[in-house]
Amino acid sequence: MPLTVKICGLSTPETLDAALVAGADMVGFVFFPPSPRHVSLDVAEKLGRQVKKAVKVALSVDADDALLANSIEALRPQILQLHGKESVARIRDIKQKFGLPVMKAIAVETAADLAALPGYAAVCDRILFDAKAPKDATRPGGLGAVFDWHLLEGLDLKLPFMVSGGLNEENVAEAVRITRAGGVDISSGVESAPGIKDPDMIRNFIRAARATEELAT
Ligand SMILES: O=C(O)c1ccccc1N[C@@H]1O[C@H](COP(=O)(O)O)[C@@H](O)[C@H]1O
Repeated sequence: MPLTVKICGLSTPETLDAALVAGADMVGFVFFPPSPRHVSLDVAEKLGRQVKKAVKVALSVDADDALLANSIEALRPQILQLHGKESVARIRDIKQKFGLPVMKAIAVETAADLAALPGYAAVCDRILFDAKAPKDATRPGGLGAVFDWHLLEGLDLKLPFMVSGGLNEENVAEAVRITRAGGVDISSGVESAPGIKDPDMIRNFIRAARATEELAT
């Protein structure tokens, strides 16, 4: 089965081009000022116009309506990635107001973190499982932290789901093998420093992810 490969936190035309040419299915743009990958509305608009076929993902963290509206107007994304503590009710509200599909990030550290899943699955279009950030972290994701993929083993989820958190070209096959995820999402693992994407690492990751495709559900 084809694997959905998402490269997140793109912020320059060159690295976006590397991801697109290498065949990324989704490209993510971060609208969260504390992140080293944050893009201004102006940059988002320019990068957004560069994307023809791939799905554009607007990532935000507990964003208010104004930030969502501005980022949507600038980027014209096909899907919203909500990476904060957005409640099920807030997601319903966002979907109704903005008319876009939602991928909700679920922060995973223990099995207890999956308890909220049925509520989110009822309203979201996709789920993204990411490692839970430490309490003192400046952002809830994009930290290169891995979670225990075995927690997702045997997961019976009717929605498409992706895995992220500390992925790289070396561990992506193992992550897909254990979780049977239909997609993978990466940011830090294709960077030479926080926020600095490396075109070679992007290409190598996409190649490694594609090599796992026969494992994906
Ligand atoms: O990339 C960021 O800076 C970011 C900021 C706030 C929330 C999420 C963020 N990124 C997402 O985090 C995961 C894991 O990234 P990594 O590969 O471990 O660095 C990924 O889904 C990114 O989309």
